[in-house]
Amino acid sequence: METYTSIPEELKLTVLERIQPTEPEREKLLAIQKELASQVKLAAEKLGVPGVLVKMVGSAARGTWLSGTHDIDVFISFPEETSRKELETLGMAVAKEVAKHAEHAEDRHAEHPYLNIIYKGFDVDLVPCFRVASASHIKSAVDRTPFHNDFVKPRIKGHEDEVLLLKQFMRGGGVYGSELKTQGFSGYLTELLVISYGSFKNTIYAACSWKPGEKIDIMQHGEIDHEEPLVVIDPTDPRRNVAAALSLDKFCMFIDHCREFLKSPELSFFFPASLLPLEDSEILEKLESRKSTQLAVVFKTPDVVEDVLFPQLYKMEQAVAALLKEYDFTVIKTGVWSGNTETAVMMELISGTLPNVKKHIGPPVWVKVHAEKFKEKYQAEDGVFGGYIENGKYVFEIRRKYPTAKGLLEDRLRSCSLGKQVHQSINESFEIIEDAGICRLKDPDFRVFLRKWI
Ligand SMILES: Nc1ccn([C@@H]2O[C@H](COP(=O)(O)OP(=O)(O)OP(=O)(O)O)[C@@H](O)[C@H]2O)c(=O)n1
Ligand SMILES: [Mg+2]
Repeated sequence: METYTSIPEELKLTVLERIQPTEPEREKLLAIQKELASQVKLAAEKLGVPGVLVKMVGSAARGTWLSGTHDIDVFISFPEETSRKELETLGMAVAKEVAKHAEHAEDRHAEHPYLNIIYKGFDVDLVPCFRVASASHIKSAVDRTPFHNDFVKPRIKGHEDEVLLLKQFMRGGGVYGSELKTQGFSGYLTELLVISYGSFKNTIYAACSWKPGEKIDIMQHGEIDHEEPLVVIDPTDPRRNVAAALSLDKFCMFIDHCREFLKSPELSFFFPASLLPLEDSEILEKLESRKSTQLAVVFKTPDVVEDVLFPQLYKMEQAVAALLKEYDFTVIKTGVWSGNTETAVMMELISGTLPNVKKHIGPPVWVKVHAEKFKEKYQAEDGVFGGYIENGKYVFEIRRKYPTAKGLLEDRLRSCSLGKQVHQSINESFEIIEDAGICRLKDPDFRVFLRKWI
């Protein structure tokens, strides 16, 4: 058994002081939730929509929100027999009626449409859903959420602080958030970990020994096949893995964060010092010392939500790496950064240039027909440097088509398999910048990204 330092009570208190919602904050949030609930009821009455019930869900309804975050999830539920079409039209009509009292409203789309509004400074999701009998009978993915609430709320009562600590600790480790950009831990998952292990501390201790394939099945629903690194069977729906969105790297980053924290439990694991943007001179110095090649494909940020954009960027990252590899470039790593106006897919290569000569190995000389054809073809080719026999095979030193990675990308990037909006943006225009050229990107957020990159 490995021994770890214990977590000082004082440290937990210091963290909690900063993340626990204050009493006035709680009262305000509660008041706004009540107000929204009556707005929904009034709207339904006004529009003559029967059978509508309102339910507050998410961390705001469970007392597990981090102080300062202002989001409220309002579920507007309709009887199960409502048709999907009706749910969408009536649900959105009710939501839009409520939005008349809001500062701002925006249509959003998950599996079906919902409305995001800013109401008295709070970020509110108004989500229409079906009122089904159980979470295993859902008609739409969001129908589970009210069941999550019913499961978590009574079990987390009195342990809310443990959830707050864990959420903040995950934030500090860069692993909190189940959006496709982060692929980390969701709020609900954090709550289930605390319910399962009993506390923040126990979760940290347990995670130090996690391995991919770790299973947590609070209600003992029994074995169900899931491939993901962490499998947390949803207590309200045995078919679902609550940790399905968690990537292997975020799973491992969390394990690492826990182990390091227990070696020296400090505040910085919850609140890491913010990284300063790199200055031009620092960039140049680092590039000089690395002696690799930096390439950035820069293009206009497509106007889509992050959950649509990031999967496309991750796909592009893969496609670009495969293309470079196919043409003999050695990729050290790839990454993506996206800002409000510009997006960059980054690559670090061992070298961005290759010699003009490329060794092309043909068939063994004794495979007569193939060998003769091969020889004829390459002998006649323009720019061939020479030919010889090596290990019984014809070898020709031919001219490399793309001696620079930049040239390769300029020529071939558009024909890579890319997601729709990224492809559109790339087709409009893109730029490839190299090495010191990345100093052209001034966005402070990019400069912070660079600090980890180089
Ligand atoms: N990938 C997701 C996202 C959300 N939900 C459900 O929708 C609720 C609200 O989602 P969200 O606001 O993202 O999470 P919170 O639990 O409220 O956590 P946070 O404190 O980060 O807002 C969650 O509690 C959960 O029941 C879910 O099941 N799966
Ligand atoms: Mg929330």
